Amino acid sequence: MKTIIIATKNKGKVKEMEAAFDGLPIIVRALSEFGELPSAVESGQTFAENARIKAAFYARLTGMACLADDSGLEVDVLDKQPGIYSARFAGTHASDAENNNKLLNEMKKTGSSSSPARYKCVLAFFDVNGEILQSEGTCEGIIKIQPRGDNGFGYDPYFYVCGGQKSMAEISLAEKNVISHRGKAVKKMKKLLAEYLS
Ligand SMILES: O=P(O)(O)OP(=O)(O)OP(=O)(O)OC[C@H]1O[C@@H](n2cnc3c(O)ncnc32)[C@H](O)[C@@H]1O
Ligand SMILES: [Mg+2]
Repeated sequence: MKTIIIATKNKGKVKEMEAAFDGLPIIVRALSEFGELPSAVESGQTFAENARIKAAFYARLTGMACLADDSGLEVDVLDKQPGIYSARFAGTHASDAENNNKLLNEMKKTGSSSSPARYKCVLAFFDVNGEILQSEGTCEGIIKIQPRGDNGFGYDPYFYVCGGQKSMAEISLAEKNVISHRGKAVKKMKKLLAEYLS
């Protein structure tokens, strides 16, 4: 059995990924088990760069194989913002509520009450021997300025799927994992890890 750390400080991501590798010869551990660790500096220009930076950073800190996620929201009427800055849209340590307020204000400035948008996710696995595996996923949707639902995290109450019928915060965790950017990236990563560990 190989131990892999889900190397994220985002509890929402942990919840979505903790059962993802069931069936593989893997023991999944959370970064929070290692106490208060410093945060990786997300200095990359792409989701992929930042995912690799985080995976390598936490693998070095813990001495164990790490799987990191870098993800975000691209809104077409906002010229694909907030993108890689999704977690810090309203400032360095912004909360989900502050980022959502900023999203609403920026949408209002454009005069649009909705816009095509997508979530993107890149997963990077970094083993202590230097092996890197990477996968990605995209989920198309619509940003609407009326929030709905309490599930999920981040921008989910404003991100509508199912042809605009339901927000990502109105569907269950299991349903989100089937259609989400992260769910798709996880499915691909599971295949890569199965091959790598065979
Ligand atoms: O870097 P780590 O520690 O993994 O945690 P983080 O929250 O800072 O993660 P990112 O740097 O990858 O920023 C991603 C942001 O994009 C948004 N986001 C990503 N996936 C999302 C999802 O499934 N639902 C809602 N918002 C999401 C949300 O605001 C996240 O904070
Ligand atoms: Mg981050």
